[in-house]
Amino acid sequence: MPQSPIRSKTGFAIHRLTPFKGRIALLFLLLLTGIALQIYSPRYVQLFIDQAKQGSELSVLTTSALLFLLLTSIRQVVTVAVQAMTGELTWNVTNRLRLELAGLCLERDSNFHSRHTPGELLERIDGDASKLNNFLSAFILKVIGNHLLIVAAAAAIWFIHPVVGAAVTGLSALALYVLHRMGSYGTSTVRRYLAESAELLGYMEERIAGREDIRALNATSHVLASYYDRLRSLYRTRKRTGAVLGITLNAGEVTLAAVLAGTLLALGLLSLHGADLTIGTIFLVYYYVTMLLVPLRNIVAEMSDLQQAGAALHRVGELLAEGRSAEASPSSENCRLTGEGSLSVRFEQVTFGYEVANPVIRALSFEVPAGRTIGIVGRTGSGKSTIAKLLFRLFETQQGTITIGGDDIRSLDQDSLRSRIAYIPQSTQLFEGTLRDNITMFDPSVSNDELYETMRILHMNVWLEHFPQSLDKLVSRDGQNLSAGEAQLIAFARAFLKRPGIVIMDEASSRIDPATERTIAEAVARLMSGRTVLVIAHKLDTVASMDYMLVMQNGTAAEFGETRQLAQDPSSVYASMLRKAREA
Ligand SMILES: Nc1ncnc2c1ncn2[C@@H]1O[C@H](COP(=O)(O)OP(=O)(O)OP(=O)(O)O)[C@@H](O)[C@H]1O
Repeated sequence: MPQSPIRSKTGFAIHRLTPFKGRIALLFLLLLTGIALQIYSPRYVQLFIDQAKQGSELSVLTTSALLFLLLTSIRQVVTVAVQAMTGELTWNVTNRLRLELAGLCLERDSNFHSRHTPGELLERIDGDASKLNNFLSAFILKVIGNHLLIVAAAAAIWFIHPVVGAAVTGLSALALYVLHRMGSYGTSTVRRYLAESAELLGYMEERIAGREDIRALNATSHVLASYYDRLRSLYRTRKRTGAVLGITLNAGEVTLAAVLAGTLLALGLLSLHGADLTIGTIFLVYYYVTMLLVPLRNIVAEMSDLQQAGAALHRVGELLAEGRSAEASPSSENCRLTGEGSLSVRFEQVTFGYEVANPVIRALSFEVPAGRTIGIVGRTGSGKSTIAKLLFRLFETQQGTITIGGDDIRSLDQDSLRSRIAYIPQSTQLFEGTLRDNITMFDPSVSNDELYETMRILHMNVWLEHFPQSLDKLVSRDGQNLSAGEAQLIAFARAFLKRPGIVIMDEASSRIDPATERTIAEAVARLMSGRTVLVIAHKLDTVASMDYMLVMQNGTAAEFGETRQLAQDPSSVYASMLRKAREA
């Protein structure tokens, strides 16, 4: 059975608000003070009316009126304070949630990211968190505040006249029940709408990122046509959502009208039967009934926000749960890799597929002792880069074991594993920031001296002289103002700074021109020196000097052995590849 958007989210709100106990206690004190003032102040109006009817002196009447004004003014101040405190509290809570979601998105493996586009994740981190911000403010100010006010107003009426109180309480309870039930039906429709709109964002984000290829392939019109289809579908969902919201609000309004009519009827009947009610008392009951209608109407008005927040909360919950299930893999053992030396690498009967049913690595075994080098060659799509991704634990193996330094990588703390491996991919991702930020990956603890020394070793100081701002040169988003080769140089510098135990170079020099490649050859040699190195390459001469050679074929090791021995054995696959390369 669907749950009310208010009731089902109470647990979430309480969990998120717990760290702010002190501020919440103060907020509640203020909230209760405001409600007490709101309930108590009209008694002076009742007093005023009854005193006036009895012909009391002007000074008595003035005192009642002034006391009413004083209490009302204090209540206004309290209301402003409650609103300000609620705003600050909800921003604190939702910013924490944003951080949690952003951290989760940055940490999750590529499987997670193949299920969610960056656009969709952005919508979830920011869009859904903003809706939750609205929800939490609404929860405190409107839901808790209004429910408390309803209870207080109903209790005040009970106190004045139990029969009217009973009628008002019964009708209010009915109104609240109807509102909560209607809200629960709206949430699932809104959830569908939010999911579709996040998908649409993801679709366009991907197309804008690939705009150059789309233009080059003359595919702009297809992309726009598909975008239009998706917009139409979103519009249809929006219309359905609108209809559900409309029905919800109308049901709310009808229930409110019933509350008012029922109360007035009860008062009329009581007057007819000669109940002992003064004009002041009738005014007071009428005042409380109208006061009770305000929070009920507020709840109706907030229903749309609550439905959106309910849907957003459901989606955030799904994302957090997805993150938690990934964390629950054997990695949580948290054994740290220590020391600075090089580390051995061993694959033992490893099988892996991006889709489980379709393995791209099959029963692969090879071993590289610490401080030695291996070349990994093979045709396009044979699984070379996947080996690097598995070693780095961007994906989990389905069978077999990968050990580094003798430890199963699944038993290692991910941070320490990744801090000991430097991976230089085929293309380097750059970020908006300075050259320094891009080399240090925004780590302010790296000193200028260390950076300049790295640049000198890599012979990047000559390249750096082209920029008057030196390391403060601004890199634009995605590194658009740098060439692919320059981006690759930055990747080498990043690897140097890491002082890794294992270096993986995946076609690392493929984007550097031969002259630059020669210039940094010595630096690359220094990076490799004393470290375990895996070099993935298409060109055989790139890996000819490696100690070991792994020839990949359709996800399996067609051959693995010492490079020199394989080169000298005319029957080996590697020797035949060398012959073909020479003939070509
Ligand atoms: N993220 C991914 N999701 C699904 N399939 C993938 C993914 N990455 C690679 N593949 C598939 O896995 C297989 C091996 O890919 P891999 O990138 O390891 O090959 P490779 O030998 O490095 O190729 P290349 O020499 O072209 O870089 C290919 O069939 C590829 O289509």
